[in-house]
Amino acid sequence: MKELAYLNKYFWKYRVKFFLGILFIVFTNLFAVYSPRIVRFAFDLVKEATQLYKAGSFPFYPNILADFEKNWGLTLKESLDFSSSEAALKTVGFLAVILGASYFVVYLVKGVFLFFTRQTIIIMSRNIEYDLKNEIFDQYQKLSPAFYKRNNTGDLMNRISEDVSQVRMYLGPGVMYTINLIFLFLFTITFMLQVNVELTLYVLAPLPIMSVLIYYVSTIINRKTKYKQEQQSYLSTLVQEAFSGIRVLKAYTREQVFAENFKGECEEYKRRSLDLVKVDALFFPIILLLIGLSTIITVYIGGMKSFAGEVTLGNIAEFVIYVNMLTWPFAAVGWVTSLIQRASASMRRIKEFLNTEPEIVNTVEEEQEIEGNISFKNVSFTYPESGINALKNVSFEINSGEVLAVVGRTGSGKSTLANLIGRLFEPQEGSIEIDGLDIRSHHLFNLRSQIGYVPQDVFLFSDTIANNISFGLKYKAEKEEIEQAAKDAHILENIQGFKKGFDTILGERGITLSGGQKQRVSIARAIIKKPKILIFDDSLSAVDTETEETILSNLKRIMKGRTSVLISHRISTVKHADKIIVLENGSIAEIGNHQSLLNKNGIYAEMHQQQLLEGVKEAS
Ligand SMILES: Nc1ncnc2c1ncn2[C@@H]1O[C@H](COP(=O)(O)OP(=O)(O)OP(=O)(O)O)[C@@H](O)[C@H]1O
Repeated sequence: MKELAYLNKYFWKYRVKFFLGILFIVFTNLFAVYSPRIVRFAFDLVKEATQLYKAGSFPFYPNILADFEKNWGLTLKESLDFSSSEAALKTVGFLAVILGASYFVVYLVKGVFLFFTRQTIIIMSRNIEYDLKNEIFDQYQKLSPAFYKRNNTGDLMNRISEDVSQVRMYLGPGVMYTINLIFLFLFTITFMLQVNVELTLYVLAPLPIMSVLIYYVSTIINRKTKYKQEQQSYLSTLVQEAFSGIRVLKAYTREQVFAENFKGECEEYKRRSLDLVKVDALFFPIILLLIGLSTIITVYIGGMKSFAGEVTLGNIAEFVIYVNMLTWPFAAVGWVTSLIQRASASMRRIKEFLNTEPEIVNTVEEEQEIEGNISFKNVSFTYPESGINALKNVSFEINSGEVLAVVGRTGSGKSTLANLIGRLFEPQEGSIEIDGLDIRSHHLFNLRSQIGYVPQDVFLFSDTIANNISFGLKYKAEKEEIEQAAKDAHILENIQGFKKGFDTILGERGITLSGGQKQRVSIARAIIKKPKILIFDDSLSAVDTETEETILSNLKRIMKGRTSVLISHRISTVKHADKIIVLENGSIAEIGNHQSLLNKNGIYAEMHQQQLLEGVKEAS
């Protein structure tokens, strides 16, 4: 329950709906509790009128009507005719219709209030669900990439969907049924006690037992449902992987193995489902058994008391209805208790993420334009999860308008260096300065908005090509602007070749671009921003050298007066750079320009030689 206190701020936010909901619950139950009294009245009236009718002593006037008149200060006697047997029959029939109509009206009004209860409490719970999802999503967006490394996507998705749904069950049905039970119980008990204390106690005795039993059954059902859902998630993952990797699966002729594996897992799912069905089947019989028990007690004890003249026959009918009215709310106690337990566990999981402090935060108010001068001073960086020391004591400077190139073997720390410039990670040692100011003293989002980043593993959204290219812009891009970016990224012709051009949808339900096309759309996305710093993380690896030449010469024009960081394995990409860094195991092994590095005859010269030889081999 402690965990759920977090949600009180939302109850306060929607207090008007919440308090109106409580008011509607009160009215619903006030009307509900009067309906058994009408039945009692009808029973007792018919019984007395029948006795008098059989005795044949006309005219008569039933005592129950005289009492009713006295209690409500009415005078009905003149309008009700019991002077002859025909007249008595007609009058009793008329009264029965009136009582039936009153019963109907009471239920109608109760129904209207029930409708309003749901319109307030359930809507409140849906609003809170919406707010909570947004709160979690906002928090997710604040968390750094390191957090996403620590937690898998399935878990993140579960907390925002499955766990929030569990919490919603507490906010909606949980709260509604609890408040409903409190008022219904208070009203019903008051009415029942007025009739007969002893009978009330006997009749109510089985209900708490039912609550406890339902609680146990619900807990078992929840546990088994979770168990079944886990298997269902596993099956979904299995199917999803098989379809995503269908080409590999077919190429290695593993269809049969996969099918057998799937069958085995389906068997397990069936077993768990049937296991759940068995317990599920107990739920309603338990309720029915206990209602039956209470009804039998009502009729038996009520019958005895009726003989003794302590209660009327009408009271027995009245009590049977009370018992039925109380059954579901009492069953709900057990159900709601287990529901609250689940919601509490879910809330704990949600809070775990909500309370995670983002490692990288913005502490600066003022947004400023940057020039693009970058300086690394003895920067070292270790990935906390793996303990891999990816950068060691790295120092360099690059001025606005220059091109910095980073080369090195795979795993030498090139991408890590690129990520540090965008402040996606924070170095443990040393400092990074942009325009002479520590990177942490820049407005984080403003800084990132001035960086164009083309990551190594391109990611395109399931959206149109135009929207993918203009993704990073804060305004709606003009068509010409998007076309120019595509042209500069050397992808315009390809896009124009598609039937729907820039409106072509990419991704799962759209077309699949080739690796090189994807890279170039991603480049267009970065250059349309006209960034002050442009980072290419091995972004030309999937294009041929001719296309690479064109893109690089376009970049020269676009990036005039701005800073470019080119990460590559290819010497052809980096040879015109103003400064080239050669990384080796996270340290700078060589630094200089193309010519000076060739003169050094070190790693760079070796790479150059090797690539020249490969080029000659390919050409021959
Ligand atoms: N998110 C991460 N968590 C833990 N270790 C990482 C992470 N990213 C990279 N590493 C490790 O850090 C080291 C440097 O990786 P990095 O990606 O910077 O190399 P790279 O030079 O860009 O390699 P490549 O040329 O293959 O892209 C590698 O040993 C890698 O395994």
